[in-house]
Amino acid sequence: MSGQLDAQEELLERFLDAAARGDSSLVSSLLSNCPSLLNRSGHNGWTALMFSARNGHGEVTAELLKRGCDRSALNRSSQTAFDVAKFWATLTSADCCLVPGLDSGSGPVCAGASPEQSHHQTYFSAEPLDRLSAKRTDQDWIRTRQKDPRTVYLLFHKLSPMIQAQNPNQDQDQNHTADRLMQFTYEEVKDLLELPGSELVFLGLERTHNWTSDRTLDRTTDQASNPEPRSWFALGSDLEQEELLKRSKDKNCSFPKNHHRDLLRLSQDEAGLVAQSRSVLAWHARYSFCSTCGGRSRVEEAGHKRSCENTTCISHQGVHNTCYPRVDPVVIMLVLHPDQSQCLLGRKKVFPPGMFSCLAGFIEPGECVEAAVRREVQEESGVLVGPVWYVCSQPWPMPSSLMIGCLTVAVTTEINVDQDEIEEAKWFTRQQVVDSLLGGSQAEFVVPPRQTIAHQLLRHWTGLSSNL
Ligand SMILES: NC(=O)C1=CN([C@@H]2O[C@H](COP(=O)(O)OP(=O)(O)OC[C@H]3O[C@@H](n4cnc5c(N)ncnc54)[C@H](OP(=O)(O)O)[C@@H]3O)[C@@H](O)[C@H]2O)C=CC1
Ligand SMILES: [Mg+2]
Ligand SMILES: [Mg+2]
Ligand SMILES: [Mg+2]
Ligand SMILES: [Zn+2]
Repeated sequence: MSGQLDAQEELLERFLDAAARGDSSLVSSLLSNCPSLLNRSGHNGWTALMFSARNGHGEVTAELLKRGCDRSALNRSSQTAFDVAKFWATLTSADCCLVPGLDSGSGPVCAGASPEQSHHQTYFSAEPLDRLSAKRTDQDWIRTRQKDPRTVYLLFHKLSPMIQAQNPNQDQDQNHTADRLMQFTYEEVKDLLELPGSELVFLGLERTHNWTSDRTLDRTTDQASNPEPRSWFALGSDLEQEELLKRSKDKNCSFPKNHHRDLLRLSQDEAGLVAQSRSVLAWHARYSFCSTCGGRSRVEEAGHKRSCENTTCISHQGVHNTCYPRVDPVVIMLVLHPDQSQCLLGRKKVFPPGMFSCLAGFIEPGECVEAAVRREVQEESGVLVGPVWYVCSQPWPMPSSLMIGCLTVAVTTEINVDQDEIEEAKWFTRQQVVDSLLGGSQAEFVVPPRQTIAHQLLRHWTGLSSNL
């Protein structure tokens, strides 16, 4: 028995060694004889993909991915193969597909993106459509697109998109188990377009590469006769929910109520569409009158502008930011201890039990990102910070924040919490963060969901650490 075990361990060692050396023919033949080697790990939880990525062997990496190996596997330092490649700067263009959660080669998110772009792809930030902002003023073109039978309408009720729920017990990392946005045609919604209280927003045109929604096949067969890509619109209606739900033949449809939870269950592409739609529709709902003179305003530019109907209003002169949808910048920062082995996290009263997250706050007028980071950290925790580095950003459509994710290093360590905003703030060790990211039952705290930029900042920090 032990001889058999030794033989298996020896085989695993040969396999991992072949991946580390970039011997793609040996990797292939070992896998053909023993497919179960694919996701097995050796010392410190390192898989073949991690070894291959560590040494920049694009051919082996491609072979392992082709055979469906797990890109999101973590080693004992909580690093994916992508983190490892990033740390050792061995990332090649072939490694774009190492990014966990991306559908290799098929989705707009991955296709054509450089590793650097993919690296910081946050939930809600996918851009599956070409927004074509220059076309928004071309009313004839927009009207033609509206009536095109292939045009897709997403239906919103009180800023909630109609979705088709999938089995919540299934693994949400897989695109095919994500909740789906319901898609409607012009014929199915044209009566709503005429009703007062409806808002229509042109979202854009599909890009020419693959679209990962359930209508992919329709579109492919369609394309020979219809070379122009399909247009997408968001339609907000204030009719009763039941009235709108009747339009769907699918019984499983609903308008989610808990946006902070339910809107995190979409695919990357659909989350990007919701971010754009929801922010613009929320602006229409809250800014229906001119905020300069209080007069009536008129929707223009295919739902992307509101102009005051009062011709003498000063909002018609000079540069005015009242006519366009607003975006509120927010800094969110992972504060590192001066010895860089711990980080500072806080919890708000409204967080689920045990959850701690990065500190965050709205940027104030006349303030730069660095100053906002220093001020918010000091206000909320009493800690003073020095240098600030930008990491990545995330649109957060609740209703229209832009989260600007940063790392910063503290120059003081004593915590003095502002109880109005934060219930508790604590220093956590890197190991505690790794344990929480791994989701073990012994974890000291609960990390925010992987769709949040707070989660990504924590993962970024553990990936940067040199425990490799
Ligand atoms: N994606 C992610 O990972 C995370 C996202 N966030 C989001 O970041 C945003 C900001 O974080 P938060 O800690 O609340 O910010 P702050 O620390 O700045 O505190 C928010 C409070 O400041 C006041 N305030 C000041 N300026 C504004 C403004 N322009 N818009 C709204 N309120 C303002 C409000 O007070 P009052 O209500 O009394 O008027 C508000 O409750 C939130 O929308 C939150 O949802 C936060 C953490 C993680
Ligand atoms: Mg604050
Ligand atoms: Mg805050
Ligand atoms: Mg604030
Ligand atoms: Zn006005």
